[in-house]
Amino acid sequence: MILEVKDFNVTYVNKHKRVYAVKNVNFNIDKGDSLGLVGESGSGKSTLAMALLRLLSKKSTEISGTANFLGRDLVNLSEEELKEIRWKEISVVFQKSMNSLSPVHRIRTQVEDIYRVHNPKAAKEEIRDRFTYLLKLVNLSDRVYNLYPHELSGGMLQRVSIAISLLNNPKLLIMDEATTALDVVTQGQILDEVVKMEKEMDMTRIMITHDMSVVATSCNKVAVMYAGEMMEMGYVKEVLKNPLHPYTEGLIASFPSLKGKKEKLKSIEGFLPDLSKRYEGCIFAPRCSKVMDICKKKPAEVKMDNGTVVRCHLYGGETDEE
Ligand SMILES: Nc1ncnc2c1ncn2[C@@H]1O[C@H](COP(=O)(O)OP(=O)(O)OP(=O)(O)O)[C@@H](O)[C@H]1O
Repeated sequence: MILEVKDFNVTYVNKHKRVYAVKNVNFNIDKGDSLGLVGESGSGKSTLAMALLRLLSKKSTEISGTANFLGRDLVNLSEEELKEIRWKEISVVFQKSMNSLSPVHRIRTQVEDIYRVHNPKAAKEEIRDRFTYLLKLVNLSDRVYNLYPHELSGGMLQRVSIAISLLNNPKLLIMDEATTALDVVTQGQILDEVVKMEKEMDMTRIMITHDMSVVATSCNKVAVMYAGEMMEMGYVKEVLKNPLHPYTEGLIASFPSLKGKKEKLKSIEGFLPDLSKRYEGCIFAPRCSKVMDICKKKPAEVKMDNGTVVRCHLYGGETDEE
């Protein structure tokens, strides 16, 4: 196991209110897994990833629980220890990562700086060779190495950011909508290459996305979040074929057919609840078409025979009152 997250909570705190953005989340990722993290906008996916990477401001967030990454609890690591881990062991690409490239330095200079954080004595040629390989992977010509960011398009820069995230062979790569803004062909190519490469390098990936087809084609596991809670997690081939939670079912139905058939999209009635309030019972109950009396009590996680873990009274299990 590479990452084991237990009882994980993230709360944004400001003068006027508290926002419970991630609540009691549990999940494990094995080495080599590619986990798609899905859920509608505002369900807490980015907050979860940012909190695991400790990129949220300490002043305005409270984090509790544990996140054991290869024997170290990410929640309690010092800044120094985190620096050791970032880029080299855990790397992240956001949708807007390209904006963090410096406009006044050539790509080459920035790549050299990042590479040398963990390999201070690396020669220029070694770095160039490694990066040229990565540029090819994201479908860019090696001439990009000597250019300035303003000489590239947004999509090209985002591909440079993805290549940079792979520079130090991270053990865990987190992609937060990293390919969303790219055209479908480029996105497909990059994901194919990343999948191939992670097999070679034994890399593990968490992929935050709105796009179920991305999960279907590039992940082996999927975790479904709703209003800060993990509703269902399991193998992609099980969950997409046989979703257990009514929310997962709704989410899958609201995507265009994965086979490309044009069907009218269904949407899930209702809205995400206000996360600054605490709720009793199942958080999805007010929108659920299968709601029952018992849903006034919080469902516990139920582990099914096919490996899926689901939080729903339809599958029995105890209640999990806080
Ligand atoms: N700095 C903040 N202060 C207070 N609340 C916040 C802050 N950032 C995010 N939130 C709230 O936390 C919740 C989870 O947001 P988050 O961005 O993690 O969701 P998401 O699932 O990643 O959404 P999206 O898919 O739109 O990126 C939302 O209700 C959001 O309004």
